[in-house]
Amino acid sequence: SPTPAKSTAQQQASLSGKKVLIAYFSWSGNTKAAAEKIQGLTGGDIYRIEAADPYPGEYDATTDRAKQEQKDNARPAIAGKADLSKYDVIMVGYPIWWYQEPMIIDTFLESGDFSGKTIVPFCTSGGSSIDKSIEHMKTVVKGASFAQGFRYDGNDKEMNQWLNSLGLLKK
Ligand SMILES: Cc1cc2nc3c(=O)[nH]c(=O)nc-3n(C[C@H](O)[C@H](O)[C@H](O)COP(=O)(O)O)c2cc1C
Repeated sequence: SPTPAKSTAQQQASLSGKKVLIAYFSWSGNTKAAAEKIQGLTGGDIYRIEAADPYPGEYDATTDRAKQEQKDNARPAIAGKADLSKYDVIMVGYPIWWYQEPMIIDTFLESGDFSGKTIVPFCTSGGSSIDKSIEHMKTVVKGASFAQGFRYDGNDKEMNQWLNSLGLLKK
């Protein structure tokens, strides 16, 4: 007889006790705040992804650059490099830019060895969902599995429930 599919709960319980890195990019601070809350709740390590050529301070100039980078399928360089080797779970946080992840997130996903690791996406946005970004990131990163993603809109209770469902709340 066929093996029953694992329940969502069984799959998600597997992240409990794993070593967690929270890697995030943030232009105006919202995703930074979300990442810091997640750090407090999970006890993971935190790493800020920063552009080697920083984005402008002005909104219009930043949206123009972001749009062009997406059109070009660019991989903007990252300042520095994270050591992913000691982590099993990489939480990847970003603002939604033009309906998907900023291209620098794709640079990050191509800059290290994610094989055998679990990526847990989270975002902030003005209203756009996280779904399109996750579909796109799955085409970029090789050999990793993706856990349930989350869009943080200021609802701490939902954030708590999401982390709890993944087994990531610190004991
Ligand atoms: C370049 C750019 C593009 C954006 N595109 C979108 C978008 O497509 N959909 C959306 O809901 N919000 C969009 N926003 C709003 C941001 O996703 C939102 O303000 C987010 O919380 C910013 O996160 P941060 O403070 O970590 O940079 C955009 C903002 C910028 C600067």
